[in-house]
Amino acid sequence: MSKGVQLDFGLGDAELPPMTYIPGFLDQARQDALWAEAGRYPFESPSIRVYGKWHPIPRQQVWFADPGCDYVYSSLLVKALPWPPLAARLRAKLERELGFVSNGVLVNRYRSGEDAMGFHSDDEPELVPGSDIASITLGASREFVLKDKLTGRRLSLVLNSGDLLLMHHPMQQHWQHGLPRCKGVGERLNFTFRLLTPGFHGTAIHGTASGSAERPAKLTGKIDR
Ligand SMILES: O=C(O)CCC(=O)C(=O)O
Ligand SMILES: [Fe+2]
Repeated sequence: MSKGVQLDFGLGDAELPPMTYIPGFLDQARQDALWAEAGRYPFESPSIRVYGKWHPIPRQQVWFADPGCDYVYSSLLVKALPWPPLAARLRAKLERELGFVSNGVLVNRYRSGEDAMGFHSDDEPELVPGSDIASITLGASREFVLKDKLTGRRLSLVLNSGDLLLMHHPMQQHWQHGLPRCKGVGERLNFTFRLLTPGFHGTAIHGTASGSAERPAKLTGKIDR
């Protein structure tokens, strides 16, 4: 089983976000195979409304999950698509080796350093309360920045290809995270495995009805990620 690496930000344990960092969790062969599979994923850049104007999100994404695990993310209702084989194998590896249980994975594709993700917490109501999130990176190395919600203090670490970062409960309550723009870097993929309450948004039907639909108006316009 892989071991976590102690992150040293020069802070006491009590001040650190609850995370486990496992560099090199995926070997090169697994990274290459997953990268090739992701070349066939139906990525989309849905538009979200920010202060009344529509903008495509500055990256691409796709959501694979068990039936009934639709997800409202970045103010969009994203239907669960069936798991591709290697993404499913990675989910099983997380469960087998770390006891980490999930029923969906959000894959983000950052085409270049111009693509990014704004500060946010992954605290949507359909996530099972108290559950953790497992993040796996492929491709370009990028800075992952954490911001303490109370003090605004920032910490950052570089996530490299093959790395695993477990974000433990209650990290999302106290910290935001984001991926700033970064000039001159190549493509990066990030897989975040999550545990949702099945049926939270009604019954999902797998099939051609994939992609995104706008979520109810009261939640649009506040989210810049
Ligand atoms: O790309 C990353 O490393 C972060 C992704 C993320 O925060 C998310 O999908 O919620
Ligand atoms: Fe996130």
